[in-house]
Formats: sequence, structure tokens, C-alpha cells
Amino acid sequence: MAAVAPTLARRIARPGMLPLCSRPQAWGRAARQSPGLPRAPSLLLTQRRAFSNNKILVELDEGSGIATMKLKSPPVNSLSLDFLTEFCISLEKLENNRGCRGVIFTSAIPKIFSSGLDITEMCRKSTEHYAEFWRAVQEMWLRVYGSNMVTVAAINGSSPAGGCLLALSCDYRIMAENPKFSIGLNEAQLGIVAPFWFKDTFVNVVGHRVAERSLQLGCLHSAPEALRIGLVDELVPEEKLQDKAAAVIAQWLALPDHARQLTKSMMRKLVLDRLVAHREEDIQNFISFITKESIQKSLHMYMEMLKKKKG
Ligand SMILES: CCCCCCCCCCC/C=C/C(=O)SCCNC(=O)CCNC(=O)[C@H](O)C(C)(C)COP(=O)(O)OP(=O)(O)OC[C@H]1O[C@@H](n2cnc3c(N)ncnc32)[C@H](O)[C@@H]1OP(=O)(O)O
Repeated sequence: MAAVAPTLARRIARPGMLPLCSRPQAWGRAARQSPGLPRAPSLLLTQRRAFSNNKILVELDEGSGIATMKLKSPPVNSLSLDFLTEFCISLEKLENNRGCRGVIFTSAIPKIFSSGLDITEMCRKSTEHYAEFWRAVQEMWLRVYGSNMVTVAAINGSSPAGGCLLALSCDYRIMAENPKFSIGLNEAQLGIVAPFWFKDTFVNVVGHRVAERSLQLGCLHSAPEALRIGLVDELVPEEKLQDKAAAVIAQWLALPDHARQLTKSMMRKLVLDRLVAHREEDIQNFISFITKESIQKSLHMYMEMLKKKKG
């Protein structure tokens, strides 16, 4: 962990402190600026503001109000505690900026959107570490799924498990039309189980039957198959992905914010409230599950398999 990171991590994870997501988000937050006429972002003569931390590059186009969060944590954008902490801090900055109305999540790493939760964070660590890590995973989901902003995933690479969850939590998913890229909640293949809020998010996107089959088999779907089952909304050539994402956001932002935000809140509130109400219990469930010797063995074997595949 980088020198500064434990402090950042504690900001999110310290018990007794208000978690960041306790601020009202899609439910009960004032509407953002009035949208005005829809404008194509590329036609605007506007100022771009950029900020970054170690793992995420953020660029905000102040004219269109659209930000891009580029995940940049080599080799595979795995969602480590440090990464999740930096992600939530960057997203909070955008949430607090009333000029920012939409966010595109994409990757700066070729061929990989995100490889999901960092498996090493779940192997042979202390109970305190597991609690801190899992709270950060919850925080990422609560923030993205509950965001007032329009969120679009521009999926420019493979996106298993936690990477898929990030995409599923957005309002719209556009994937590069490369059949080698895959996406899905493949937890079962690792011998682990997607928690109820991963499952609920998935069901809300693809429906119960498709989700059940896909989750039980731990499927990773190729980009064309992901489109067919509704896991992503459209496929575009990779070079057009960012422009398409900006165009989609501009279209969504053309509607009055309060109507869109209240509708989003109505659609997502039940699922969000369920985790908020059972957050500590969910952390305890994670710890009981992940500390089982059989689960640790499964994760170890999976990591070995990844290494063998390489060499
Ligand atoms: C009763 C119910 C209770 C429920 C309680 C909860 C239970 C727990 C729930 C946990 C939910 C978990 C969610 C997850 O996200 S688990 C992670 C799933 N991710 C994967 O399966 C992806 C694995 N990775 C890959 O398939 C490939 O790496 C990938 C396609 C992403 C890239 O392939 P590529 O060939 O380009 O790169 P390499 O495979 O060589 O990988 C490079 C190095 O990166 C390491 N790596 C890859 N993925 C991860 C990862 N997710 N975490 C940590 N490290 C990762 C890989 O080992 C290589 O490392 P080395 O260079 O050191 O060998």
C-alpha cells in the first residue's frame, strides 16, 4: 500500500465514521443544473479540467458537464483496497461538483476494462483487512449504483466479476465489438459466490432466468453474446467507443435532471436500501465465507491456474 493510502482507506472504512455513502445520493438529493438543449460534446469550445491519483485519470469537460474516469492500474485494473479508495474519492469529487452531470468509466489498459476484485486482497489476510476491503467494495457499488449523475461504462476490454459489477451499476453499457473481450459474473468458476447485491444488480439488467443460469455456471460472455442477453446495450468498434459514450450521455442529459434522477432512484432504491440496511451483516458474511479453508484453497488454485496459463 502506498504511504498515503492507509489514511485514504480509513476515510472510507473506519468504523464509527460516517461512511461516504451515508450522504443522500440518487435518493433525496437536489437536482443538478438544468440541462438546456442537448449539445454534442465534440462541438463545444470548452475547457477541460483534469485531475488524477495513482490509479485513476479524471477529465472533466466543463462545457458538456461530462467527466471521464479512466482506470489505470496495471497490469489488469484489479480492484484492490487502494484502487477502490482512490476510485471513491475521485467519484465523490465529481459528485460534489455541480457542473459535472455525467461520467464515463473506461480503461487506460489495453484489452482489460477491469479484472474484478483483487484476489490477493481475499487471500490469507486478517479479519480487519477483510472488513476494510469489503466495506470499500460495498462503497464503490453504493456510490456508482446510487449516483445522481448519468453513468456510462465504455467497456474497452474484458470485465470479469467485480469489473462486470462496475459496468452493471451504470445506466448504460457500451462494449467494444471484439469477440475476444468477455464479461460476466464468473465467481462460481473461482469457487466463490456473488453476494446478493451483485446478483440483484445483474437480475435488474438481464432478468431472472438469464441471471440465474449465468451465475450458476459462472459464465463469461463474449461481447456479441453479452449484447444478445442484454448484459450490454450496444457494441461499437473500439475506436468509436469514447465518442459513442459521450453522445449517449448527452442524449440522457437532454432530459430534465429531476425527472431522470427520481426515476433512477425509484428503480434502484429497493436494492440499494437492502445493502444499506444490512451492511455490517454483509461484511460479517463475507468474512465468515472467505476465511473458510476450502475457499482459501479454491482461490489459491485459481491464482495458480492464472499463472500457469501465462507460462
Ligand atoms: C453465502 C454467500 C456469502 C457470500 C459472501 C461473499 C463471497 C465473496 C464474494 C467475492 C466476489 C468476488 C468478485 C471478484 O471480482 S473475484 C475476481 C474475479 N476475476 C477473475 O476471475 C479474473 C482473473 N483474471 C483473468 O482472467 C485474466 O488475468 C485477465 C483476462 C483479466 C487478463 O488476462 P492477461 O492474460 O492479460 O493477464 P494475466 O492473466 O497474465 O494477468 C496479469 C497478472 O495479473 C494477475 N491478476 C489477474 N487478475 C487478477 C485479479 N482479479 N486479482 C489479482 N491479480 C490478478 C495475474 O495473476 C497476473 O499476475 P502475475 O503477473 O504476478 O502472474
